[in-house]
Amino acid sequence: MSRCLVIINPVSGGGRAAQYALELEWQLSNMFDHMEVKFTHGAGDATRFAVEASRDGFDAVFCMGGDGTINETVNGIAKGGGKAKFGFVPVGTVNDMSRALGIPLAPLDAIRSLANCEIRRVDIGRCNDQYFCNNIAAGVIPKVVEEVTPKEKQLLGPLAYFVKGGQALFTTKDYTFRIRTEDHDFTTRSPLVIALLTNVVSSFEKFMPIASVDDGYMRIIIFREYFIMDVLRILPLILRGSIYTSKYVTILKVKKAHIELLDDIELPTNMDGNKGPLMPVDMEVLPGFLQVYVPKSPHLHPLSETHTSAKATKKK
Ligand SMILES: Nc1ncnc2c1ncn2[C@@H]1O[C@H](COP(=O)(O)OP(=O)(O)OP(=O)(O)O)[C@@H](O)[C@H]1O
Repeated sequence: MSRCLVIINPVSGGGRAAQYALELEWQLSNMFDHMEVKFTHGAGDATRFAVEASRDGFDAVFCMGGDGTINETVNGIAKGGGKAKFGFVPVGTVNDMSRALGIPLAPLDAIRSLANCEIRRVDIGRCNDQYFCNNIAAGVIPKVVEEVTPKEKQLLGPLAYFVKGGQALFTTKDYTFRIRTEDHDFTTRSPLVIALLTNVVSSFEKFMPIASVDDGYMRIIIFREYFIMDVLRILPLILRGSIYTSKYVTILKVKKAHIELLDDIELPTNMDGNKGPLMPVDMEVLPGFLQVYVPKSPHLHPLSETHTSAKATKKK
């Protein structure tokens, strides 16, 4: 008997999730013999629910929420042994994972796409004792982005992050990082360091066009120290998809990295849009760890090489 758990964050995306719950339940009832639905009440619930379901042998865990809920659910699947397959419906503000995986951004379309889906094996990353699907970022921008309020998100959508991030760029400062990877060990000053598994950051789908969710690598992106006027040059490069070849960043393509902060301050990281671990961080890619339901023939990045594996579990 196939079983799935559905985790719904009722506050994601300004509370939009509840209105799609019935549609999602109906869709999943066509795919699984048994389904349970759980609503989160606060931070940590999605992880706890997903751990319990994974350990209990559920075939799949779905969630409906933003990138924060996705991160929590994936943490639960990984901590619960990693066998349960993962599916999600994006109702957040930014929805980087939908963009990276070609899952429709409109919740109803994402739900309906489950009728014609397949399983794709996707890399995730381990960072200290947690897991991430998209990125870990350290610097001024991640710090202020965390301060975006639900009200601002509701009013401005992804623009809320953009406005806060923009403000941060004008007050930005550099930190001293020591970065160690398989091939490097150096100290550098930078306002922003990002460890990225996919092509997307903060809804910029062309941020790292050479990366894909299943290439087995993460990119460490180290922004160089810049003058305030450089901001006006950096933004068009990000929008055009050519920041990664510009003089403003150093990119390391790695499987493991250890990053520590040499300044005598506490610098929190941001992990998939949630508050992440404090520095130092020890990271590694877990290639193909997560089995994700994605639409058949998704809009893959043209440079992506692989995307398919087993068929989705269907009720017989
Ligand atoms: N019932 C709840 N009430 C308040 N917060 C909750 C509840 N359930 C979960 N949370 C917290 O909500 C946080 C944000 O969720 P999520 O990122 O999924 O949505 P979002 O903030 O709307 O989207 P985005 O990250 O794209 O802006 C999560 O970190 C989670 O811990």
